[in-house]
Amino acid sequence: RLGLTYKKDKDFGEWYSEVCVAGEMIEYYDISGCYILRPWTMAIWETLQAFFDAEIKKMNVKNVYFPLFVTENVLQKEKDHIEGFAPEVAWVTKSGQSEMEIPIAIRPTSETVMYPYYSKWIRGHRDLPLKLNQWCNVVRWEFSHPTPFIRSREFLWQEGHTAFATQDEADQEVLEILELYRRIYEEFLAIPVIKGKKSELEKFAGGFYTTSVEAFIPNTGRGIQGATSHCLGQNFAKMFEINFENEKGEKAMVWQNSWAYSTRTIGVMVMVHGDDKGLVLPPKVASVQVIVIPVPYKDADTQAIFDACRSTVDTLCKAGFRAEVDLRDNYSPGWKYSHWEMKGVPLRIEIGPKDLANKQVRVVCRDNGAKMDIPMHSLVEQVKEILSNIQESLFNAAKQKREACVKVINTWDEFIAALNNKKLILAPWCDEEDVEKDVKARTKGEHGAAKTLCTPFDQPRLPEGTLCFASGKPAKKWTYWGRSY
Ligand SMILES: O=C1CCCN[C@@H]1CCCn1cnc2ccccc2c1=O
Repeated sequence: RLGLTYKKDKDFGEWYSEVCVAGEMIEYYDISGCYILRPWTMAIWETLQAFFDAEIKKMNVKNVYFPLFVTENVLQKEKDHIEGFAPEVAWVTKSGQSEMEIPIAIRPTSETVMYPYYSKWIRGHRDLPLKLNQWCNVVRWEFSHPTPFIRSREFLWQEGHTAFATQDEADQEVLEILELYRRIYEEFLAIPVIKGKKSELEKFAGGFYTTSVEAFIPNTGRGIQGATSHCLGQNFAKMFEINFENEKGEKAMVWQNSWAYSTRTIGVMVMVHGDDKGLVLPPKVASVQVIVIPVPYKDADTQAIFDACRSTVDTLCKAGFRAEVDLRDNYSPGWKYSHWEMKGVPLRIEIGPKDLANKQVRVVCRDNGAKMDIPMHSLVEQVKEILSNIQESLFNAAKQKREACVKVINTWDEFIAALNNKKLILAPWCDEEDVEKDVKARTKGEHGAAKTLCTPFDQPRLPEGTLCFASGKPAKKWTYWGRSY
């Protein structure tokens, strides 16, 4: 069948997994929580990777590759790093028929894999800063219901691990990387995100502080962590004895950061932009930006139409666009329209006998369905303009939708009402961890508890005397709260 069975606004969960499969992004695999990433996905991943890799190379970050496997004693090295995560660690216990003496873990993240070697490689201040990154997969054997891209037992990511002589250098890099994550979401995926700091309860337990970019899914009213950039302080330096002799000849511990984004980015894109006709790809990441479809007519000159389609694709490719032609003779134009709409191709060009005669093409935009006739002689400039407008309007539409979901509240009752209305809640908070835990406890339920998402760097004015919505104590900051993935 061609269309989707499920509607986005009616059965979001079913719609999401159907559109990921029908759009040929993934294929389900016979192990729960594992998915096959098909070319339509990998092309997007590679576009984001190309951008981020080039940017971190400008920051003198070097790519490496560390082993997938971690020994138990090394993994257990840091209690509060692993505590809470331990159930998610996957272990190799056998090879062939024989049990292994010591089981070996598959990396869920690579701090414990890498840092013993940071300790070995970093001796003096001239060895700093050490800035390494790896593009790899990680495994976390989660049990909460798996969701393609969003929550999978194996996923692709990059993990950056840097070491500095001073806290200032680390603090600065944390924000530089966070800005790259904002760009990935806002400039490539056309998704608005909020930059902020995680609470003590939500941060990476092994670290010093965590910053993140937070996205929001209006259909479910859930926040989603888009990417994280942690300052680890000297915690791991202490654990793994990563010391150096500073310029005064004193022994000092390094200051470290670690930062990551993953294939989760692609799931957020599907959720935010997809509609009931299928995927909607932002032009910046679409592996096919323009699909050209011939509309032959019974007695019209089909060959001339096909030639016009081919030359249109050539012209667009030479101008730097990612354009393809669908000349398959076993599918009707109508079938092809639905197929490429399902795959979310931003722009369709139809060429029929009338278009040929008038030396024009019919252009159809995937995001809003707009149709235009464009003279062939100005095709390149107009396609450039249209694709740029699509990228911008996708972002603006998502931003408006997200803004409409934000609810500023001051009291507990307003908080609960907003939560039940699937809102992204901005509330004045006393910044006390017990209060945060209490909110979690009081909002426990079938849809999951409310939690802090981040304290935005961009703080609205906090009037003197404003009280915390949950504790009634003097509020210290505005914080985003909500249910989350
Ligand atoms: O986010 C990042 C950025 C990249 C490097 N790692 C940090 C922190 C990872 C936190 N984490 C997340 N899941 C885990 C699962 C099992 C064991 C350990 C962990 C674990 O340490």
